[in-house]
Amino acid sequence: MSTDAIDPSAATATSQDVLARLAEVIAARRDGDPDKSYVARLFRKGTDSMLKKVGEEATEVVIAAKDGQREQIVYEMADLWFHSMIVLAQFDLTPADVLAELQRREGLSGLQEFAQRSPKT
Ligand SMILES: N=c1c2ncn([C@@H]3O[C@H](COP(=O)(O)OP(=O)(O)OP(=O)(O)O)[C@@H](O)[C@H]3O)c2ncn1[C@@H]1O[C@H](COP(=O)(O)O)[C@@H](O)[C@H]1O
Repeated sequence: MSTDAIDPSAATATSQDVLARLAEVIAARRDGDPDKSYVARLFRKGTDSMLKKVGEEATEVVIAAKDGQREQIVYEMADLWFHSMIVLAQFDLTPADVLAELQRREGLSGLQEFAQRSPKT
């Protein structure tokens, strides 16, 4: 995958569909041939390998951001989202579940929510 350019116009109203389509591809490949599919290979390796990849990709996002490399941040974040979606699928969850949770939080201040669940003693 190239890191040459970031094209903001590529992010359209169908961006959400990209996640849904990728989730479908992951579901279709998870029981496939590990020699032909990276997704199948990860499912064959199991949860610990998936979680290791998420940790690695998160670290790569941190390094890219510390260096202020905007294109690299996008590239590494895409890796992180992809591997996070593998973990979701492992637990029979979908991006729609995460988006629903984000939607539930809309309009609720993070500080207000934190105060509600962490009363000062
Ligand atoms: N979006 C992705 C995607 N993002 C990253 N990767 C792969 O994730 C792997 C890990 O990336 P790294 O750069 O961390 O790997 P590495 O450092 O080179 O190697 P390791 O340290 O992991 O050994 C690479 O092989 C990437 O190609 C992806 N592999 C697949 N997809 C999607 O999944 C679909 C199905 O893929 P297959 O299952 O391979 O057909 C594809 O069509 C894509 O849409």
